[in-house]
Order: sequence, then C-alpha cells, then structure tokens
Amino acid sequence: MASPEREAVAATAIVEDVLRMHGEGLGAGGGVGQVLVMGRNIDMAWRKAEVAAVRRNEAASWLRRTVGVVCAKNLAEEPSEEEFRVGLRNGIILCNAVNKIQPGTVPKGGQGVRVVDCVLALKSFAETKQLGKQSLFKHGGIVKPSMSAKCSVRKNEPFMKAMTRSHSAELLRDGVSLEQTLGLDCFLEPAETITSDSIRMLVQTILSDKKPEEVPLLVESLLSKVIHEFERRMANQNDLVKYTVDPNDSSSLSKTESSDTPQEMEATSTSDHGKMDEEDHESVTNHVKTDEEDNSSVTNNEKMDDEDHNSVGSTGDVSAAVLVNGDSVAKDIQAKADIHFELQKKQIQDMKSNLCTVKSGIEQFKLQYSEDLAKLGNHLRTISHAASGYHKVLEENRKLYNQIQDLRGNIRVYCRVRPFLPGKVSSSSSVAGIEDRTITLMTSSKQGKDARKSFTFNRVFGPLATQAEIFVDMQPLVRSVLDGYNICIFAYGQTGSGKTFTMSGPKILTEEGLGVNYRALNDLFDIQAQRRDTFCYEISVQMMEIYNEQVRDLLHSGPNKKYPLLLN
Ligand SMILES: Nc1ncnc2c1ncn2[C@@H]1O[C@H](COP(=O)(O)OP(=O)(O)OP(=O)(O)O)[C@@H](O)[C@H]1O
Repeated sequence: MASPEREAVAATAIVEDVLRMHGEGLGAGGGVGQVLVMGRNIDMAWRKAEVAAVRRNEAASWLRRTVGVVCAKNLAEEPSEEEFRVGLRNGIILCNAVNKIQPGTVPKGGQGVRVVDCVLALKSFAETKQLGKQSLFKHGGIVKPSMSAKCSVRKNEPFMKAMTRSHSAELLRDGVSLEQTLGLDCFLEPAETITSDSIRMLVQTILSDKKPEEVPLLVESLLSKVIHEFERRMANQNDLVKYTVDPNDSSSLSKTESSDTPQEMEATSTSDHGKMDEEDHESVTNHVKTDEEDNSSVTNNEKMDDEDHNSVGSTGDVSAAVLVNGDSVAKDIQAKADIHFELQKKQIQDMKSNLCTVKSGIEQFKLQYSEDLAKLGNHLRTISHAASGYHKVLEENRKLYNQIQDLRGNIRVYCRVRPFLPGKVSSSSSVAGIEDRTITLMTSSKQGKDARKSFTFNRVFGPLATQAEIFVDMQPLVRSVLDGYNICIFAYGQTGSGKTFTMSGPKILTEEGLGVNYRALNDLFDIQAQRRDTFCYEISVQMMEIYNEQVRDLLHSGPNKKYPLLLN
C-alpha cells in the first residue's frame, strides 16, 4: 500500500494537473497541503458512504416492515440516498411508522406538515417514555460521534458548506446531526470492503441537490480526477493484499483479517468516536457557526488540516483519524506481509531440511546401488564362467559327434531301388532280394552260382522307401557342414534309375516328395535360426548340371550359361 507521503505526492500531481487545465496554478506548498486533505477526505467520505448505505438499507427495511409494503411502495428496499430522501419526504411513511408504534400519535390529515408532525410525535413519545434522546435515537445516529459531521463538512468543502449551511443550525437544534442529514458517517471500514461505487454515490449525493453553477468546474474536475486516482490505487492495493496473503494459509488469513471485520472496525471506530464525542460535537457547532463567517472556507480548512496533521489523536480531528486509519491499514498489510514472510521462511527451512533428507537418501541409495552392482558383477562372472564351460562342453560334443560320423564312414554309399514305372511288368525284376545292407541281383543269362550276385552298401533302400527315410541317413552329414566339415552328396546311376527323383523330387512337388537337396537346405536354415544368438552363418547355393561333358549353371537367370569341364 502506498504511504501517505506517496499518496500526497500522487494527489498533488492530480490537483496540479487539474489546476493546470483550468489555468489556476497553486503554490507548491499550499497545493500539497490541500491535496493531502482532499485525499483523506475522499477516503473517509467513501467509507462514510459505505456505512451510510448499510444503515440506510436497514432503516428502509425496518420502515417497510413496520408500515407494510403498500404504504411503503415509494421506498425501495435498498434505496439510494436520493430515493430514501424522496421516499420519506412527504412524511407519510414516517407518520405511519410512528402510529404503528404508538397508534394515534400522529393525527391524520394535512400534507405539508407530516414530517414536522412526525418529529414532534417522536419528541412527545420520547418524553412520555422518559427516555433520553440518545437511547431513543440509538440507531438514528444523533449521538454518533459528531466528528462525523465535522468530517463531512470539511471533507466536502467548499460545496459542502453551501449544502450544510442552510440546514445545519436548524437540524442541530432538533438534535439531528449533519451526518444524518447527509446520510454520511465517519465509520472507518476495512480496505477490502471499499468500492468505488461508494465514492460515486457520495459525489452524486452531494452534487444532486446543487445547481450547476454552485459546483465550480474546477472542483468537479478535481473530484473526477481524485476518484479516478483513488480507484486505481484501490485496485493496486487489493492486488497487493491478494498477493501478500497466502491463500493456502486460511488460518493466518482469517487471523490477520479478523480485526478488519466491519463489526470490529465499527467497535474500534465507535470507541474512538466515544473519546472524541464531546470535542467533535463542539467542533461541528463551531464549524457551523463559522460557516457564515468563512465563505472562503478553503483557507480555513487548510489551516485546520495543518493542525490536524500535527495533532492526530489529541484533537479528535477527523482527517488525522483518516490518516491514522491509513496507517492502520498499512500496518495491517505490513503485518500480513510479515506473516507471509515468516511462513515463507519456515517453508524454506522445511525445504532445506527435506533437501538434507533427500540428500542422505540419495547417498544411501548410491551405496546400495554400488553394492547391488558389485553383486551383479559377481553373478555375471559366474554366469560367464558357466557359459564358457558350456561352450567347452558344446565343442566337445561337436567333436564327438563328428568322430561318430567318421566312424560311420567318411564315404558312405547307399543303394536305392526305384519301383516299376506304371505300365512295366514287375515279374521282369532282376532283384532277387534286399536286406538291410545287401542287395542280391539275378542274371537270367547265367546259370548256377554265377546267376546270383550280392552287393553290400552302407544301406539298401527298396522300392517302398520314402524320401524322408532316405534323408534320415544324410542328415548327420548336413549338420557337420555347420561345424566346418566339407561334405558331398551325389547320386549315380543309369538313365531313368531315379537320381533326380532322389535328389530333388518328382516333377510335381509335394512336401512328402521333397528330395535330399530341399531337405538339406531346410535343415541348414533351421539350425542357423536355432544358433543365431551364438553363431552367424552365411549360406549360398549354386546349382550346376554336368551333361554331355558340359557344365550348366541352372540358377542363372539369363540364357543357359555353359562352363567348360576342366579336369585337373
Ligand atoms: N523312388 C521312386 N518312386 C517312384 N517313382 C520314381 C522313383 N524313382 C524314380 N521314379 C520315376 O522314374 C522316372 C525316372 O526317374 P528320374 O528321372 O529321376 O531318373 P534319372 O536317373 O534322373 O534319369 P536321367 O539320368 O535320364 O536324368 C521318373 O518318372 C520318376 O518319377
């Protein structure tokens, strides 16, 4: 919140601006004093208007309830100052209210004297009840600190004087304060409840009864500027308060704001008012007295303002009270800022302690991590050792496997007898008998022992042997290829004996009909896939045909490519 000095400087700038516009410059020193008073007065006036509105609404509500809605149709539930005044002006509502309380107090009939009748009735009623003015007008504000009246008069100078001049003396005689007349009060409210509407309402109220010529252009413009500046400052202040008070700390918020409640403010204000009641009342009277003498009250007010500024709390001066209130609000904000600062300090300390905890946690975690890492390394070494042992065992197995293949023979010769082709007579077969490893052939042209001859092979396959049975004996050799052994499988025999059938398969290929070539390649690809995590194999295929002493590349895509057959 801006300090009073800063407010004064800002307000000075406004006034000087206005005066410059109107070609009426003020002296630097005088300007500052005047603006300071004006700023305080606006602040106070705005507070008064706020409280006055609440009180007015309460009064209107009570009147409406007392006289009934029909009778109170001209009085809104929350009337403006003007509406309130107009609504009660003819006195009908007031008279009805008095009669409701004490039937027959106000005689019916008559138009122009109802307000007077009502007042007189109240007077009579009060005297009858033998109650003092103060208790009777408990809510009427008569015995409210007359400081308010003083405040109102001084605040709205110079046009305020004109307004109060014609009424004040009479009203004071009747026990009605100036503040009641104007609907103003000097209760101080917390900054949070301040609204710019109150100021507008106040200004409108003050100016509503005035003729245009009574309101100097200078004052009008000055007020407009001051209101604008005030609104801007209030917006800044509200932002600052929002920022200062931690919204998450409801306890501190409620705690710091508790003293700002309207009730407590009113209580405080009332207490202060009580202290100054007598002085204020006297001050109002004096002020009214001096009204006639001091038409140019600005000078007088400046003097008083200087005095007020120097004697806050000792003379009961309203401007000083406003200044004190400004300081109080500033102190409140400062207190909130201090609380907020302390909270943040505590939070930082908490965060520091949390940081220490996290740091120690991280250190512990690091230690644990390195221990786990060491354990993992040991496990890995064990596994690696086992793996190397496994590889050794694997290598040994491979060697043993290939040794078995060697023992079975590096060169193996198999005999396969194809079945008779369709249309051929099976009785003409020369095969006399087939055993596991022996085949016996019979030659019809020879007699005796010479007619039968037996041949021994690694194995003999009869006409019913399938392609799969043929490959079972070749498969171990194919696997030796992947262990680095060179192998060769070929078919030999006369034309039409079934070499192509055995190595490749029939013309129309089926899965069962696949020959040794296809099955060997499939086996190689399967083993390659099985060992892909351990070994990387490169497989390439060539397919050559040797026919009529010509070598042909069967996989060449172009025209038949022939190679010469070279014999070393
Ligand atoms: N085990 C078998 N089962 C059924 N049919 C067979 C068998 N072996 C060969 N044949 C058939 O015999 C015929 C001749 O076989 P294949 O062509 O394989 O002989 P080949 O030895 O390759 O002849 P060439 O040397 O003239 O090329 C084919 O029709 C083939 O389908």
